[in-house]
Amino acid sequence: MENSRIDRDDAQPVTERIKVDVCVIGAGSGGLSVASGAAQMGARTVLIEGGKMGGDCLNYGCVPSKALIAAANHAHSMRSGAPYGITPVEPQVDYAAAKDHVRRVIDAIAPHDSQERFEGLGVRVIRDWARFISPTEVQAGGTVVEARRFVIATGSSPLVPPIEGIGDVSYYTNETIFDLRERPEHLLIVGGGPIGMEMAQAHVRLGCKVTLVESGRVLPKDDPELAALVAERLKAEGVEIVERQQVERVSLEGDRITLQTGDGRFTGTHLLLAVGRRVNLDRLDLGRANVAYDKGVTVGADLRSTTNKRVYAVGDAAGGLMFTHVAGYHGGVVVRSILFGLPAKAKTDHIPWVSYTDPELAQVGLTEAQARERFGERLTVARADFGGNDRAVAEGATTGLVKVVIVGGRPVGASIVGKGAGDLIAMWAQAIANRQKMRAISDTVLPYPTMSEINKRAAGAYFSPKLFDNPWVKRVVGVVQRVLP
Ligand SMILES: Cc1cc2nc3c(=O)[nH]c(=O)nc-3n(C[C@H](O)[C@H](O)[C@H](O)COP(=O)(O)OP(=O)(O)OC[C@H]3O[C@@H](n4cnc5c(N)ncnc54)[C@H](O)[C@@H]3O)c2cc1C
Ligand SMILES: NC(=O)c1ccc[n+]([C@@H]2O[C@H](COP(=O)([O-])OP(=O)(O)OC[C@H]3O[C@@H](n4cnc5c(N)ncnc54)[C@H](O)[C@@H]3O)[C@@H](O)[C@H]2O)c1
Repeated sequence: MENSRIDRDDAQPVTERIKVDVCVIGAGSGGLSVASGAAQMGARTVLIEGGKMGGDCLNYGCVPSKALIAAANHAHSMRSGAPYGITPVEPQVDYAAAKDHVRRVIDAIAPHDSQERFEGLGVRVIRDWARFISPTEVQAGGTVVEARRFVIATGSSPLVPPIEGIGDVSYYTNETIFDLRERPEHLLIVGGGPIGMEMAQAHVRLGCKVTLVESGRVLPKDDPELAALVAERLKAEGVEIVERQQVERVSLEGDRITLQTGDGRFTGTHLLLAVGRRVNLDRLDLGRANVAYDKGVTVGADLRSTTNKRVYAVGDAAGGLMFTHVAGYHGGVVVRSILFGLPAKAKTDHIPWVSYTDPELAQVGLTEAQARERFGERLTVARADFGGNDRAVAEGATTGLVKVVIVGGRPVGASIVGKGAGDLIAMWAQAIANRQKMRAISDTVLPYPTMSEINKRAAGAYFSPKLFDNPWVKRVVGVVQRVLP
């Protein structure tokens, strides 16, 4: 398999040999975290990047997608003012200008990830593709880097599934959709994960017809009850969502693209593939370094290769959760281990994620189903509806739910759907990361009227039956009231 946006270059003659403490391969979220931490703490650090500085998040992922979503949300708010007494208007969407906004956002953030900034931090940056030539050496262009430790931070690329006919149609992925400047009349999306769902809503709000085909259920990694609310909203806005149908064939008829599933045919003008990722390992010649890999580099909880202890993997390349904040978290774990020789392990049970649809969908820790499987009867579920929150009522944002799963008085997972879910999940992420009890949430005084009070209401829902339905509490209160003056 080869990376889709680049061609392998042939081995070049060696013109330079250098020896460093840390060699980081890949300047995306994970690699940049390691390189900046290592260099600023005094390690001789080399950072090798074959593509664009900043990796997927900045150039083809989080940043452009959130910028496009922001443009789409403006269009949506112009159409949806009626309940607030604001006359709805159909916005004139200039799709190319929305893409200019996306470009400006990338350009504004790019200096933070730039070669110049990292060189300023003391990192030697090499702009070429890296491959191992031995267990202790990497070559990039004409430079051979010998390092005490290597960090593979090469990220992932869009998976192009072997669907019949896919080679005969032109399709977009996250690497190309943000450069498309003509507004698709009818966008077909294969895949209902976060990329598919975020892009579906953004495009319908920008005035495109959108059909999304998903082989299972949409947002399959999230709580189904909450994911269903997101799907409902997208459908209400006009996205045609087709679930439990696998795309088996793609064909081109004139300028129309047709997706064929077992049960139907769906025709549109443009096609976006959003069916998952594959890790970028092909260029690395891992066999030469004795580094085992499968879906990612095979690592232990310490993010160290199980077969070559000089080598670590972070971010998407480690083959687990694929998020920018996970890549950054991995970076911190690896820096501790490499620079201070401290035992450091990456955990996953406190990692949050958010799909930036409207309503947003956020998760940290276990979903209800996962918690039930693990803890059975020991599990308590506490819920709070957005409809019971005064601020949500004022904002007209009453569609939403906080669901917390609790074991032994501590939250082990929280799922939130609704306006601002991505920010609301922070309280639960903090509680779970620090093994706090539900009291930590219920005892916190929060400003009125804020959406964050919904979290407190969920904590209240956990304690209420214990207080109000408990005959002992009633008895104690009765006795105290009789004896108090
Ligand atoms: C459309 C989209 C939206 C997303 N939105 C979000 C979001 O909102 N929030 C979130 O947390 N996550 C989001 N993600 C996921 C996030 O982008 C990734 O998890 C994150 O970028 C992973 O960082 P990384 O450092 O592991 O890899 P990357 O950012 O992919 O960086 C890897 C770098 O390594 C380079 N490279 C590869 N091979 C070599 C080699 N042999 N030699 C030299 N360089 C090499 C690549 O060119 C690349 O620059 C999104 C992803 C996509 C696709
Ligand atoms: N907001 C965020 O944090 C965010 C946003 C976008 C992406 N990401 C990251 O990027 C990763 C990749 O996103 P993604 O949405 O491409 O992948 P995904 O793996 O999360 O979802 C892909 C979906 O495509 C479906 N699918 C696969 N083959 C199919 C076929 N032939 N026909 C129909 N459906 C098919 C799968 O069932 C799955 O639901 C995410 O898992 C996440 O880690 C994060």
